Amino acid sequence: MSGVVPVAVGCLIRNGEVLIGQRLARQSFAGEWEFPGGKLEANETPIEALVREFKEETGLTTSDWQPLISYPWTHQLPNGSVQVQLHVYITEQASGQLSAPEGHLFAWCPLSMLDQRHLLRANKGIVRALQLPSAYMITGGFHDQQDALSRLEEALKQEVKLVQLRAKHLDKQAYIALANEMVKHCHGHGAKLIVNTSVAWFDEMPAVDGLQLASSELAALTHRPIAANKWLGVSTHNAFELAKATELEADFALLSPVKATQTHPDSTPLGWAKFELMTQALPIPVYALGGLSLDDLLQAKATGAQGIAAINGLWPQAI
Ligand SMILES: Nc1nc2c([nH]c(=O)n2[C@@H]2O[C@H](COP(=O)(O)OP(=O)(O)OP(=O)(O)O)[C@@H](O)[C@H]2O)c(=O)[nH]1
Repeated sequence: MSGVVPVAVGCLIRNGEVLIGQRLARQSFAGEWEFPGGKLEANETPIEALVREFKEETGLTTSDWQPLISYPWTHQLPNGSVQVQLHVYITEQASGQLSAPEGHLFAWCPLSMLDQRHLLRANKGIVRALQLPSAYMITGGFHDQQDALSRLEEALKQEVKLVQLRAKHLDKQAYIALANEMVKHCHGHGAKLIVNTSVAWFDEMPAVDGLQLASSELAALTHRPIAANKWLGVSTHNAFELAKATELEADFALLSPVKATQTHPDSTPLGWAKFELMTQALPIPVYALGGLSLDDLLQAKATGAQGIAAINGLWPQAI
């Protein structure tokens, strides 16, 4: 087959769990798990295809589908390769009784357990897009450890669910001590802590949830530097670094600066059009960063971003 095959993929959420189905014996990748959906028929939009596929595969009538992520993927099959464009949507709206007219096995899977299921490899970007929140807070200025923890608590009370500890002025001992305290607060609120440090320090903070890799560290790496059960975020500023993030099997990327920002006054802002162009073919979620706040969230999502990342826009200024 030649050309790119457009595919609609649907994530139906119910009580924090997503519906997954097992691929049939007659299909490629038989036995692996996926989200219901399928190839678009002639003249169908992705949403029309989803409504039809859900009815056919699950018996459910679905509505209110919202875009989650979209990316190309090349599947290697015994008789050659197939390139698909995955148009992924999410909804909580379904009526009717779950059934299996085509013989699929279905399961409701908590989002945090998706990594334990044998899902199609192509679906890792979908899984991360489901698990990651729409706001990623990066720590800004603080006076001492107690002040940092007070500001963090304030942010966690405002429902921040993903935190990056960025504290370039701290030495190794002080940084690790703060990270070890912060992670307890984050976990107490159901949030995750990502550390912005060198790879060398990462192993000394076993409780933290992931590593944010600086763009300056990318050139030296040829493979993913941390275990698969931790999240790897990669900071990028151009197409080359974004491609490197994919090569390193990052879980998500940051692309900056989208707007002018006080923290990096000499950088030229990309703007939303360029952000969209640079990220649309990436198989991982990308946060927009640089001069942004929650007021920019709708614009970010409309541009295909996972959401916004921010220091000034999210880190509490004074307690
Ligand atoms: N339904 C669905 N398809 C997916 C997902 N992820 C993903 O890469 N795909 C790919 O998108 C295509 C969907 O095609 P389909 O469901 O209409 O047909 P199929 O799997 O029987 O086709 P195939 O066996 O020829 O691959 C397949 O190539 C499938 O591997 C997913 O989560 N759900």
